[in-house]
Amino acid sequence: MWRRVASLSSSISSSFLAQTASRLNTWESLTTGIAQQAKGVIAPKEKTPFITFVLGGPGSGKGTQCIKIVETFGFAHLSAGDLLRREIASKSADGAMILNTIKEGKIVPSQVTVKLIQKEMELSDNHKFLIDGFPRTEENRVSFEQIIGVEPNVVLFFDCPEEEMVKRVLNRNEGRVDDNLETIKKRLTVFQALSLPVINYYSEKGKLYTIKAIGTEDEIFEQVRPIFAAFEQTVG
Ligand SMILES: Nc1ncnc2c1ncn2[C@@H]1O[C@H](COP(=O)(O)OP(=O)(O)O)[C@@H](O)[C@H]1O
Ligand SMILES: Nc1ccn([C@H]2C[C@H](O)[C@@H](COP(=O)(O)OP(=O)(O)O)O2)c(=O)n1
Ligand SMILES: [Mg+2]
Repeated sequence: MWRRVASLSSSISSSFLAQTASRLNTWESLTTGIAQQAKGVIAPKEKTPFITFVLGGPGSGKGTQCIKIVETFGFAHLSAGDLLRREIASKSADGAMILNTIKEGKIVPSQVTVKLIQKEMELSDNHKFLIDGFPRTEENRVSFEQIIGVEPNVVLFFDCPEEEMVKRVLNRNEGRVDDNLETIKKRLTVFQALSLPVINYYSEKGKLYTIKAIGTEDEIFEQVRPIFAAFEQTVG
């Protein structure tokens, strides 16, 4: 668990420590672990984190394939959509705004989503993360880099024809407020306009793995498996 250490050096004033701790984000605590540990501010995790962003249009099969990756490769699955739906269900201060945004097929302000992801990462004992449905915009991407302070190791893109995505979403049957034709049409427009640039960004960085997301779930997973198998030795 990435947590701030309670016992702090008495030789350093508490206001200085409070300022320092607030400036340090979780990732810095990890990547500069030794330096921070010497200051006694933050406890680092033992292993270097491995981050996978899982991208694709609505209904492209991201969540379905994430379950298989978790089972086979032991990642922690953080679904941005699930975290936002949990906020709605918990009737938090942002709940109503999030609900309206999702119904409209729009994207929740990045600050809100990144904070939820950050909290989950801090609470996790795992060092391998699948971040599903994020980043969906350039603003999401930049906000993650600024707040968490790292870039992904791998970006998966589930490339699926629109017709198939619409069919799947309308058959999803999970009682979601956004699984209707009106919202899905808006979501597809948002995907084209705001999410494709993020996918192109990672393609140019050489981090993108494109999966042809048609066929059975098992057939699709056979395209996913070798990507993670190749990293298994180094990731642990
Ligand atoms: N390869 C597939 N073929 C047909 N249906 C699928 C396939 N993969 C997932 N589904 C179904 O399509 C719907 C959307 O899948 P989901 O994993 O929720 O996609 P996403 O998270 O990308 O929106 C779900 O009902 C799921 O069971
Ligand atoms: N990064 C994100 C992820 C999801 N959301 C909101 C807007 C999305 O339409 C909904 C649902 O996202 P989710 O990833 O669960 O959707 P799909 O699994 O792709 O159908 O949540 C967001 O605002 N920002
Ligand atoms: Mg999903």
